[in-house]
Amino acid sequence: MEKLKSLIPEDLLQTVKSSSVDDLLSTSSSLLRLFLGLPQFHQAVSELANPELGCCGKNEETSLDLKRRGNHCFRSRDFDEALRLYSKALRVAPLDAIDGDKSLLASLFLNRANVLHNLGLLKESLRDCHRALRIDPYYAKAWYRRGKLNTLLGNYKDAFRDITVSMSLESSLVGKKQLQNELKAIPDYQNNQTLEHDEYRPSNDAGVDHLPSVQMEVKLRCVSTKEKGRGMVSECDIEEASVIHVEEPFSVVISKSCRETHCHFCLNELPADTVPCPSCSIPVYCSESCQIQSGGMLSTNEMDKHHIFQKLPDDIVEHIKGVTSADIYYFATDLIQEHQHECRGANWPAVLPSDAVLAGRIIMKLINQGKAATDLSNLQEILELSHTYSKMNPENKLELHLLSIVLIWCLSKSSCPNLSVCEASVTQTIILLSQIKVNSIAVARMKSSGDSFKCLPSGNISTKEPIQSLEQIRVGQALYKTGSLFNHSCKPNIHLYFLSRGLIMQTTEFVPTGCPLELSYGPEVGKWDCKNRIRFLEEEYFFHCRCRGCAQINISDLVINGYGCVNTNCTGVVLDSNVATCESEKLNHFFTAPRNVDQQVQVF
Ligand SMILES: C[S@@+](CC[C@H](N)C(=O)[O-])C[C@H]1O[C@@H](n2cnc3c(N)ncnc32)[C@H](O)[C@@H]1O
Repeated sequence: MEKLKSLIPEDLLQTVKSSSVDDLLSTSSSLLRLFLGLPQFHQAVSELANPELGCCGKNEETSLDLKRRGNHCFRSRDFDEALRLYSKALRVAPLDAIDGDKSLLASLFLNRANVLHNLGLLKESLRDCHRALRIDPYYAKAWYRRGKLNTLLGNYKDAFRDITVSMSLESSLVGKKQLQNELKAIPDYQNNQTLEHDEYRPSNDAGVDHLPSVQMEVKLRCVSTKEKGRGMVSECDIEEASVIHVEEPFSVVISKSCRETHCHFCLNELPADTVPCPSCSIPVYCSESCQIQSGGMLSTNEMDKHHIFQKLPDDIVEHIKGVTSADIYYFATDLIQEHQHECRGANWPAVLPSDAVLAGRIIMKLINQGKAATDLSNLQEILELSHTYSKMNPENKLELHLLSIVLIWCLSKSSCPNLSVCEASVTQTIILLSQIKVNSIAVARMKSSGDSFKCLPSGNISTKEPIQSLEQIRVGQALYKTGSLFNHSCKPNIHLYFLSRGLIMQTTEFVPTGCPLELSYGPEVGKWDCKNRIRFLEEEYFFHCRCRGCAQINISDLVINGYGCVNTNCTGVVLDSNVATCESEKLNHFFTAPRNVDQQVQVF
């Protein structure tokens, strides 16, 4: 971006930096005309948009090298390092690469299964055997490993069938004899009633939490006020700790710092047996289900094209189909795969900031749904989100212009040739980016995972646990369409937490009918003084706070930065002059503000 900034003449730079929302068509047009005529611009963006020049695609040579290094670590019993290397190799292995007479991917999954087995991670190891067999149903060693694992896990019926399949694929007599002995070593499975199904077959929603439901009696509506714009209010009395709103995101993107530790779809912590993206080397998922929901279907194997399994008993053939079929992951969904347009190996999704990647996902979702015009001219109408472009600082305005031009260019060149690169699409993207700034929500998780504690991005803990014992991380950024209608209060009466990607809002106190339902965007009375709360909200969200916490005198605002009196019997404090000024401004506003603010009711 710095390189692009340096190409802009000073007068245009100043016009862009001081632009209001009404100037955007003209500033976008001038910048676009300038950049499209500059070879430096074309060079910079082609490095971002061209998959041939990118480093996010698959690479067979790198994968083979990582596999060799993984094998070396495995032999020297450095299982942690072998696990890391095999997972890395899986990420860059092309779907169709062959190593010897086997699919590279299948052999990497089986090698990783061996490592996981040695690390005592049996379920994870079993899942990797499954993955190897889904790619190559004739992989005798994978059936054998699966049988061993099922024996250890007490799934004797499955273990018997796995080793029977392995034996049918084994050509040498010695090998068959050994497998026969393995079969004999499986405890008598026929008497075991609990082994009717394979307990560890992955399910559709592996890793994804189910959202709770909103209490039936809770009713909310959207109202509009002059001071805060739209906001949500209760239409009935709501008890403390009631779930008032649950929502799946319109779009989400993982934080850059969590790309190696959390699932790129559900944002939960990654297990040891990560699932790579089949077409590029960036995302990793906790399960096939998350991978498909994010990036689309996996390729399917052609089951028993050589009729090798024909002679086996029916129940064994059914077992083979059950294990190797990919049907379990395919389910009807109207979800638009939000990674699909990024999945071409081009660099831009890895390089651009999260805000821009999220904007790209929103644009592509609306285009794929057939809602957005190819010049994006109806974007604002569809999204109906508030924005504060005109209040942003000059540097932010310039940044949004550059990001929009680069994003529109990259999307049109790498995945959406219909998208027109013009002043209308750039203007709408600038507005979208400014909407994301004030309306997107940081998705947070407790660092230790387990999700036993939930919290706000600002650090408001939803359980009664002491704050100091918990550490939270921002795992993603999401846009929730209704969630973004909740205004801020420094004295909030609701808090939010997340299950996977889902947002849940809950009251923290009794809320009477007609009362605004407001959460904290960060600052709260008692934790920050009034001056700092106001400054934070102006800098981060570009509004002057008009909440109940800032409209009244709070003892904590007075004492939080005050000095105690030296006399231990005196409860008085000495105030900093800034605090005194802020409090007197607040008093002035309190006395001059109109008593009855008109509320316009909107249908929600
Ligand atoms: C996430 S949106 C909330 C919904 C918004 N009011 C609307 O009409 O779409 C955040 C914006 O609401 C307004 N807002 C939220 N809380 C506010 C508060 N306490 N005081 C003043 N404005 C507030 C600001 O304009 C802020 O940029």
